[in-house]
Amino acid sequence: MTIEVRAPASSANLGPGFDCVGISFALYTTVRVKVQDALEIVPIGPDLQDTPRDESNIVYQAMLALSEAAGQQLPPVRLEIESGIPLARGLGSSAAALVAGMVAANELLDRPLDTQSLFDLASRLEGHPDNAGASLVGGAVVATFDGQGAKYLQFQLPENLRALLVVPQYALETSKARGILPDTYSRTDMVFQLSHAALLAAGLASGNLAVFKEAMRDRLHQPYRAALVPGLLELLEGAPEHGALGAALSGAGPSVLCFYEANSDVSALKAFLTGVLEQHGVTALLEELPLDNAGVQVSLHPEN
Ligand SMILES: Nc1ncnc2c1ncn2[C@@H]1O[C@H](COP(=O)(O)OP(=O)(O)O)[C@@H](O)[C@H]1O
Ligand SMILES: N[C@@H](CCOP(=O)(O)O)C(=O)O
Repeated sequence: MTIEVRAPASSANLGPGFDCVGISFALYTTVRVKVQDALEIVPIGPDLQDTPRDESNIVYQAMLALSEAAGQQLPPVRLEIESGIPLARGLGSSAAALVAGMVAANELLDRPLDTQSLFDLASRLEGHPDNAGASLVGGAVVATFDGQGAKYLQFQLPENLRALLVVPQYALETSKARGILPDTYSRTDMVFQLSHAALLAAGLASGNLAVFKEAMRDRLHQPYRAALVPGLLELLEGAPEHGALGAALSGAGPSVLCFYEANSDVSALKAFLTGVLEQHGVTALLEELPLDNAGVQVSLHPEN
């Protein structure tokens, strides 16, 4: 029997929802787990060739964390890992890897953890609930997290919402992009942040796309991370003037997320984004990525 688990990519923050708002995308990390006599970890494809083939692999670490939380022993397994999510681009590859590992172990051990416990564990492993939560339950997630447990609401993304992602060729580790943030903020900036995050959550939940341009503005991380992402502020300011509903750094970057309305013409937006990237000497892919409303998926293959 092989257990196959597919966890989607995610975009965290959406501007002001730092560490608390995330959505998921139809790009996937897939893991396949089969019990055998000794542990074997098999990363597949060029993107994963530098990832560990021993117990330190984060997918396996997530499996161990799940078995520990469940109070059960994990049997030795063959673990295959494939990632369609580019690493360290702000698209939640690490969250998807953790979620896939955790859910595969949960399945192997006959589902000792329910969805809330999986959400809590994913948030602890990733350190924040935004992209781990979106990868687990799909759609849009708004969450609080106290370091142990999360309170969250999941809802389906508005039907007429579409996403265009700017995915640069260069990588940016999340730890580096978190290290650049200040420790304190002014009350003025906090009021700005709270009001925009609240408007963003209300806009997502109600499907009112008209507020996104204003609601996706942020003062907590994007102005600081701009030092690590050439052209970021120009992209964010200019995208809504060229047809985007709103734009934000995707997670910790360097990808940029632009929302647009279904059936709208994005050629002017693409031309604008390409022009800014060229000015800054950045090579990037522009990808219209379908949104994912389902979250992690498990399939069982008894014949294998
Ligand atoms: N499928 C995977 N298997 C093993 N390690 C992975 C996998 N996906 C991500 N990682 C690890 O996570 C790192 C990227 O995480 P991070 O810096 O948080 O960026 P992001 O999650 O935005 O892609 C990679 O450099 C790699 O060490
Ligand atoms: N809220 C986190 C999200 C990191 O997402 P990632 O996809 O870049 O790992 C942050 O902004 O640091």
